[in-house]
Amino acid sequence: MQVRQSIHSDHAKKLDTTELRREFLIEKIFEADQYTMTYSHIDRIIVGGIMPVSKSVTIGTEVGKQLGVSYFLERREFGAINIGGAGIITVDGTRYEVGNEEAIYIGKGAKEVIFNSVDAAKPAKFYYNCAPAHMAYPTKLITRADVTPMTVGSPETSNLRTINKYLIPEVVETCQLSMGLTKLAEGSLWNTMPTHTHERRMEAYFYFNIDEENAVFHMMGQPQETRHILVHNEQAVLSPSWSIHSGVGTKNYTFIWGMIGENQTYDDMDHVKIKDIR
Ligand SMILES: O=C(O)C(=O)C[C@H](O)C(=O)CO
Ligand SMILES: [Zn+2]
Repeated sequence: MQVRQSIHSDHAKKLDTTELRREFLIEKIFEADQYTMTYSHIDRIIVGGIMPVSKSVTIGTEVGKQLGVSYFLERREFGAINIGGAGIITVDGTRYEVGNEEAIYIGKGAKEVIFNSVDAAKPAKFYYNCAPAHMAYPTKLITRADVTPMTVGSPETSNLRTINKYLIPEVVETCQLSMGLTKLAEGSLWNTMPTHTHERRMEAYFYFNIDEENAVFHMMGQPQETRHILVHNEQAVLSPSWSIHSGVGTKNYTFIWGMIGENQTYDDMDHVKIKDIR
C-alpha cells in the first residue's frame, strides 16, 4: 500500500513537475495477478486496480492490519468498474459476472472478495475506489442497462462526451462513494471544460483507452493557479477539493471519475468560467 498525505493548496502551487507527479499521479494501476493500492489522506480514499490473469486475486488480511481492522472492508465500501475482459467477483460466496464496462458496488462488511478473469488472454481489469463507510448497503452489480448516459459538450468546442453515471443514488445506495465513466467522442479532446471545483467532495480521475502515441494533459490546481500533469494510459490522478480537474488529450480517450465527501449530489459543483481561469 502506498500512502499519500493531504496537501495544502499553498504548498501545491510551489511544486515542480516531479513533485506534482509524486503527490497527485498514480502511475501504475494494473499489475498482472495483483492488486495495487494507494491510500490517500484526502478523505481517506483508496484507489487502485485489480487484474487477475492466471490466478484469482484477493485483498487479504494484511490490508486489514494496515487499516487497523481485521479485514479490508470491515469499515469500508468498494466500487469497481471493469475496463478489461469478462470477470467474476465472488463476494462472501455469491458470484457476480462483471463484463466490460460493468461495475460492482460492495457494501461494508463483505469479508471475502475474490477476483477472477474468465479468459487469461483477455484479463478483467477492475479499477476501484474505496471509502470509509458507516452503513452496510447491499452489494450490487451495475450493468450498462442501469446507467443513464448524459451527452454534453459539442464538436465545435472539442468537448463532446458522454457521462455514464454508475454509482449514483438513483442507481445504487452507497454511504458516500460516487463513480462513473466518461467517453470523449472521436475528435473531441477536452473533458470537464468549462471546469469546476467542489469544495465538498474530492475526486479521482483514471484515464484509459490512450495508445502509446498519445497522452492527456490533466489540469489541476486552484482555478487561478493552474498546473498540468502529463498522464499516460491507465494512470490516475488525485484531485483535492480545492482543485479543478479537467484534461485535454492529444486524441480522444475515456476516463473513470470517483468522488467521496459531504454529499452525493453530482451537480453540486462550483463552476469556473473559462475567462476566469489562470
Ligand atoms: O467530462 C466531464 O465533465 C466529467 O466527467 C466530469 C466529472 O464527472 C466530474 O468532475 C464530476 O464532478
Ligand atoms: Zn468534479
